[in-house]
Amino acid sequence: MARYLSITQKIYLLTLLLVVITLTGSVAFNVYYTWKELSQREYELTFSLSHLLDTSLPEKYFQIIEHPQLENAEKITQANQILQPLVTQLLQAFPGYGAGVYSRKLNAIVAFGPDFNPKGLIDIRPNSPARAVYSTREPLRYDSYSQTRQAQVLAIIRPVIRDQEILGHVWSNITQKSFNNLFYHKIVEQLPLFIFLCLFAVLGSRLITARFLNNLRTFRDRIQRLDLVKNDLRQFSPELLEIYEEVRTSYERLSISEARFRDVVSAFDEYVWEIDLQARYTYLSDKTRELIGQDPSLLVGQNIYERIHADDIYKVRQHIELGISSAQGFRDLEFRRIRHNGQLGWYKNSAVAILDPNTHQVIGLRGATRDVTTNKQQEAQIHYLAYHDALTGLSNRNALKQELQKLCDQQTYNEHTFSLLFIDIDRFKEINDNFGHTLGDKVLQQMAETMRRLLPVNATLARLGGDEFMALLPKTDSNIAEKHALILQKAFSRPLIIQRQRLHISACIGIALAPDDGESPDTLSQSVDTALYTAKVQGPGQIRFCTPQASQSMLEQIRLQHELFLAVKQQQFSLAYQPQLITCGAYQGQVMSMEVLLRWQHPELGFISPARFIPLAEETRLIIELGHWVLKTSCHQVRQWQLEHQLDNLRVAVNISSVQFVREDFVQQVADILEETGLPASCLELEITESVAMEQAEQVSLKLNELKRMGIWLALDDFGTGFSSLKYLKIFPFDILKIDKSFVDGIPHDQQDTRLVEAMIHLAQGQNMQVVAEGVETEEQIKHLSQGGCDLIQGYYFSRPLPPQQTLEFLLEHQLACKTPADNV
Ligand SMILES: Nc1nc2c(ncn2[C@@H]2O[C@@H]3COP(=O)(O)O[C@H]4[C@@H](O)[C@H](n5cnc6c(=O)[nH]c(N)nc65)O[C@@H]4COP(=O)(O)O[C@H]3[C@H]2O)c(=O)[nH]1
Repeated sequence: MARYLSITQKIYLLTLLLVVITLTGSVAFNVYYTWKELSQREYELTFSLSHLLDTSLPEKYFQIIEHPQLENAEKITQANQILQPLVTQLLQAFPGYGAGVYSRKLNAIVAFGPDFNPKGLIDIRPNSPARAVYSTREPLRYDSYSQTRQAQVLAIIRPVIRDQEILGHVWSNITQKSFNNLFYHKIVEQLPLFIFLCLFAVLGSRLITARFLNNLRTFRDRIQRLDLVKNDLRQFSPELLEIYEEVRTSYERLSISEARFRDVVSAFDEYVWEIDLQARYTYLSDKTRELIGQDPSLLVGQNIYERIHADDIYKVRQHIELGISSAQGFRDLEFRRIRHNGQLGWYKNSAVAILDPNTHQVIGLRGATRDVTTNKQQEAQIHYLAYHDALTGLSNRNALKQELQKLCDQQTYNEHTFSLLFIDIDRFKEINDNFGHTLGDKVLQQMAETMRRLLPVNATLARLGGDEFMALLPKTDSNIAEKHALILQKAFSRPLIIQRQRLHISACIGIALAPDDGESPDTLSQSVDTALYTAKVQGPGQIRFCTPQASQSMLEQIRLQHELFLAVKQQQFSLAYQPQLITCGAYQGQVMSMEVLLRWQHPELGFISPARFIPLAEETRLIIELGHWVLKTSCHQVRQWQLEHQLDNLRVAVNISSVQFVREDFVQQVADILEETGLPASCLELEITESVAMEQAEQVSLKLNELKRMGIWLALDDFGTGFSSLKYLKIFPFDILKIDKSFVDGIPHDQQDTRLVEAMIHLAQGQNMQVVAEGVETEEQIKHLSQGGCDLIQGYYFSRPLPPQQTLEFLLEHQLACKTPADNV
């Protein structure tokens, strides 16, 4: 219980106890002393009384006793008559006392009081202790039973000695009861004094205690203020001085340590807090104001869970409870807290348990909290960047991969299927290169927005890079997947108007379904690749599922790629030449030039069209080697014919792929070949498609100008099929414009094509360029083209591409026109 009392209560109780002990002691002592004093007084009185009685015994008494003639009985009667009044008188002066006279000679008590009874004149008992006085001759004191008073008495027995003879004895006594009464009255008389003393002691102790406590309080206050000087302490005590010195030293140490702690706390980016077992703040450092925008003193007493984001409360509660129960605290607990200004902040917390120094029980937690909002935002930003495409804001390849993996893992195929749509914009490269990357980006953004708007909300739409998009549609079968693809296709068919340009964009879509086309991300990706590939092969704006046939053609493609490598190694290629004839004028019908075309005769697969393998060769960059071979072989061949058959001005047109052209050493390669083969530059024509021209216009321009300076003819191939043919005519130094077969095909029945071709010829003439129409198959076409002013005709009508020997024969049959780039037709 003592543990539950305050120090003040303890001091009160102790003082009271001391008072009670003191009082009890003093009362006991007083009682004892009173009793002792009383018994001494009674002894003295009794002694005096017996002495008085002894000395008062008259001479006559002794005469009676010694009277020779008197009978003993008569002696007793007469002695009594003499002594009894004496005894009675004496006892009246000493109320409460008894006294008596015993004659030894008469062997009788001859007088006694206070209650004399004549019948009581009796012998003294043989065993009475009073008889002892005869042998000691001294007064005796004893406490015994009195024969005469029939009670317990305190008595003095005194021998009556006359002439050395012991004649008997006298006694005086007081009954025990009378003594007790006297004692009792004495005590009662002292009672007011006792009470007074008690009150005085209690009040005194109360005053002393109060003064002591007051001093203690003053001492404490002054210790707290540490403004005591040694002189002050004299009024307390040396012990207190010692305590004070210790306290002051400790306090100074504590102050230094606290200042250090405060400095550390304010130097770090954390605010420090303490909570009790009910998770209420008991302390918060000043930094709290800065980090959560609230006055720390207002937070003390508040529950830590207040203002924590609802989603995080459970986690925080778990950490705090476990931290307390395990006495281990916790580390790196992150939660969101609503700041005073209403904004949400992220905070990272670590805490240790606070132990009671005496019981070593956990009484709370002490922790530090750091504002990690910026880190979290950066993390979120990094996460966003890691999983989103910066241009369109759609998911990126990583995010799609994860989502695909998730769906594959969750898949219960009997219940759900999902589909993958692979969307690839047709001829996006041309748009991009033609109108610039800014517009290209806008196209991608608008297409992305269209898809995001049209696809279901649970779909994951990602941009994989470039113009490739992929959509993951959960819980869709083939019908639904196709429906979504058609919706997208329809939306794409509407022209896009960007930067005042009206663009007709289409996209191919490949579809793969899980689990039919694959059960893992890899197999599904392969399937949807195949589906898209099949769609692409079919032409722009196509939608295709992944079918066994599609897979087959993909496989074929892969095999072809392999075969192409072998073919280059084993030199399975040859060249064919297709003549270009003059349409009008003096040289009409004569060969002006020849386009060299690559031929691949596979030992098993037979003839493989360049339209099939050239894109593959470009993809694998084998075209660099192949193209070099074509250029060198054809230059060599033509130079041979020139020398052997005086075909001095025979010109050869070589197709140049963009992969070849962009190489830094391309111009040098051409120069080397010309030098090696001896073919004059004026007998070489390089056919370059728009796609070549579109790459880095400045460098292209530099290269073209250099080639042109060398005297090489430059032809813009497939004119009209791209987006910006016209622009290229203006900015690049082309000598020849080749009208694509797709326009020639329409002559003369398709009015639009016919007009377009006429316009192209007109345009080329305006630029002082030769015009070559390719793919000419009919006389009607020739008629129209020659009437329109087309300079050269190439096509089956005159000749298919021919192997070298037949080409030579054709050349020798048709007279060769002698022209140079300088004097154009
Ligand atoms: N139906 C029809 N076709 C006609 C007619 N006249 C010519 N052709 C075909 O049209 C193509 C003309 O070549 P291109 O436009 O440069 O188109 C070429 C060219 O872009 C590319 N190519 C061919 N050889 C090479 C080469 O050595 N290097 C590069 N980079 N590409 C080449 O392959 C494409 C296809 O070449 P080919 O299959 O040889 O097809 C040739 C030729 O055989 C006609 O009246 N009717």
